Amino acid sequence: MRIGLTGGIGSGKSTVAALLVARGAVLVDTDAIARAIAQPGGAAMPALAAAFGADVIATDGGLDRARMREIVFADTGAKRRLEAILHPLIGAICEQQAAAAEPTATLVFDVPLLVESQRWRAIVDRVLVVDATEATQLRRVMARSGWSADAVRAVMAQQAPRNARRAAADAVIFNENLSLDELSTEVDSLWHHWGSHVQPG
Ligand SMILES: CC(C)(COP(=O)(O)OP(=O)(O)OC[C@H]1O[C@@H](n2cnc3c(N)ncnc32)[C@H](O)[C@@H]1O)[C@@H](O)C(=O)NCCC(=O)NCCS
Ligand SMILES: Nc1ncnc2c1ncn2[C@@H]1O[C@H](COP(=O)(O)OP(=O)(O)OP(=O)(O)O)[C@@H](O)[C@H]1O
Repeated sequence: MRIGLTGGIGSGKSTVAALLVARGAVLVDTDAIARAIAQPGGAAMPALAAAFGADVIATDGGLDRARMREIVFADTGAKRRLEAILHPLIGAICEQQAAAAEPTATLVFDVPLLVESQRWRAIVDRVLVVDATEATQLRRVMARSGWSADAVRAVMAQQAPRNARRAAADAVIFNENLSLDELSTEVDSLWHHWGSHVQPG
């Protein structure tokens, strides 16, 4: 089974992904792939340098992520140019990672933009949305990443609204006022519910 895991920034996708992996799922993490291809020598670096210039290249030759974030979340055209470079590369690596997994594995694709992209909806069997209020998203990302409130808001403004994401969901985990233990219990019940429908390959 292929689960598409999505949610707004700071909703708790990575935390839920880790809980699913602890139960035996195989994770394909698009944020991690995006980071890997924009490291020094990464597959995306020549195209990023050509499209955005030296301004976005860090001293080690990798992508200056904070600079790129400032640029793309203030300019929709720049965001589209970045995505046009990264998404085909990310998609190809996702396919390689999925093909390398055991045929019977439950694959979890952690995709922040799943609802925004027609392509992803067709690739997964189920959509799992991790939801949280905007206030909680803001608080978590500021605490986790040290970003300003404006920086988090700029990203949230470019993502699908919560109701659009929930409307696309086969299941929603409302990760609000939940301890990590309670979140783990939610993931358990979903894992058993969906697991009982999995056909052995
Ligand atoms: C803009 C970049 C350089 C900022 O890097 P930074 O390390 O500061 O943030 P990070 O990658 O950890 O992303 C944090 C969160 O921002 C959100 N986000 C990232 N890219 C996008 C995007 N294109 N549109 C909307 N939200 C996004 C996601 O919720 C993500 O989890 C980076 O996010 C990036 O390369 N984005 C483009 C790739 C992409 O679209 N990734 C989404 C997976 S398909
Ligand atoms: N139920 C919870 N209780 C306490 N902290 C939580 C809970 N869920 C998530 N967090 C914390 O909130 C922060 C954001 O969670 P996480 O990184 O899983 O979100 P994300 O959706 O993957 O974010 P991003 O879109 O930025 O990748 C992390 O520091 C995480 O440990």
